[in-house]
Amino acid sequence: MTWDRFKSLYYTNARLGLSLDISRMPFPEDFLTGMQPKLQQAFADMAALEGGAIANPDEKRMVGHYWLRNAELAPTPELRTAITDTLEAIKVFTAKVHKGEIAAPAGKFKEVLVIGIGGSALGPQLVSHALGRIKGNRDKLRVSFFDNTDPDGMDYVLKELGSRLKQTLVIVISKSGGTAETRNGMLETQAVFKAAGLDHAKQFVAVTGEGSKLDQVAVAEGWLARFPMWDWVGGRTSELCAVGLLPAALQGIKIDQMLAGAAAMDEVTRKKSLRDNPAALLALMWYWATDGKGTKDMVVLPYKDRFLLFSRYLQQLVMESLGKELDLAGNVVNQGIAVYGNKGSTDQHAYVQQLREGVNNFFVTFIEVLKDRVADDSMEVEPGVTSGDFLQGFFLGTRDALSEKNRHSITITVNEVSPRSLGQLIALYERAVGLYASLVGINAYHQPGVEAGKKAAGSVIALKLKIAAALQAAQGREFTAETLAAQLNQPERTELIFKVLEHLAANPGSKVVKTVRKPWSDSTYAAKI
Ligand SMILES: O=P(O)(O)OC[C@H]1O[C@H](O)[C@H](O)[C@@H](O)[C@@H]1O
Repeated sequence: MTWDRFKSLYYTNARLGLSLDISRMPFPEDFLTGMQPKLQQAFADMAALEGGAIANPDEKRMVGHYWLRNAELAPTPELRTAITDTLEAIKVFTAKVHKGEIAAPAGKFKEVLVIGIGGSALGPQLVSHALGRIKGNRDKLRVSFFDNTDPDGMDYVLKELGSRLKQTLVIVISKSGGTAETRNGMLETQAVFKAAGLDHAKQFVAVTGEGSKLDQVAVAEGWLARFPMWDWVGGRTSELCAVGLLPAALQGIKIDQMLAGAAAMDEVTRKKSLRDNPAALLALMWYWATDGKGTKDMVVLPYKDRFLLFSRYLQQLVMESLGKELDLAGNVVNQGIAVYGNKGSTDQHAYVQQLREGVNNFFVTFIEVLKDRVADDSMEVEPGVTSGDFLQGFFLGTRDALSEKNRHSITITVNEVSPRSLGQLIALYERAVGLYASLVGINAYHQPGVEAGKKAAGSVIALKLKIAAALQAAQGREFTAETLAAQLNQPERTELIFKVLEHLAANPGSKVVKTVRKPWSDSTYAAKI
């Protein structure tokens, strides 16, 4: 790890306020040049994508997230207008909410509840956490989230909102408009509004594809507003369309600066010369570290509390984009790179032990933020030393400790946490993921593997209904999982039936009672009558 190697490989861009250090990835000298042909092809694929090609062939869709921060790039005037009009509509709506010109019947909106999942929650959550109360400013509205169909999770958030529910703006976000978890969160919230005597339509907003199920509900019920989500923006790259911009703007975050940061990064990551393109450098490092096959995991360690959710956000962006069974030619490749991490130095007191001494199946990406806090000065926690000095000390120390043990790392340094720097980081990783996908020949923009679990869940729900009906019809007769499976003529699903029965018996509302017997598999279940 010589200074010379560092000097020769360090990428730094004063205009962006961002640097990238790949010197602790000990790739051989000829690696970068050897990758040039593949990289140039990746650039060509990227240029075609930005030009409006069908870059997502399976779904026959364009991939347009780069247009969101520079509408001029969109391939048709209609798309350009859609982007600029939506941005304007978000700003107008937000300004009116802030002024109280758009308000709940009970008064000014004070809270925002975002209901969404996956790409319709992770970006908004990252941004809300990273940029809330920034520079000491108070948020204009407080934002909370439903990002699951966990009833207790919803109760927790609703309890927090308490009587402020009457001044809560609810944003239901779903690109497809048919995601079950989001629909359930919406229905539960509507029920709570109803119970409180509130008209939900006056406080609900939808962000969804035009004509989707959610859109139809919003239209039929006359919701307060609707914002579009387009088929050419993927869920995991939707932070900079209405999905992410609307909640962020309402919170009081400067969305123009996020967009400007992303646009500036986009410009840089379009450069065809590798040394001037941090996304290309990143993608090549992933390729080298993982043999282009995902053989090592990506540990993302930001040394900044506000970036805590970045690794969670990247988990979807990287793993849903790159985790693919087939390549573009249809060969089975089982690609992907696993991503995990929280933040330093906190993680040093958790799993860094294994990183240093355990199985060497990862590479780390450190994210360093130079500016410690809003105030210029910090108190000294030891003579001449601040808490921020310690944060940097732990980062540099851990990095060295890992290097010593042949654990490789990349470091990204930004000047500060700001809408601009976060916009840049999002754009940097979006581009790196796209380039990497080309390097390994896969479609980064579909997610065929997600459907199997959804379908299976649907069949479990259908089974649950059959089980409940069978118990009811039997009027209190006791069944074991096995006898019920026989009764339903589905012996091959006995395990599933057992799991559903256990869940029913644990929830008194289902009116199923369990009698514990020995062995446990002789326990019985019956409808309570
Ligand atoms: O926005 P939605 O259509 O509700 O989708 C939410 C999420 O669910 C899906 O299962 C996809 O795998 C994700 O890419 C998506 O972000």
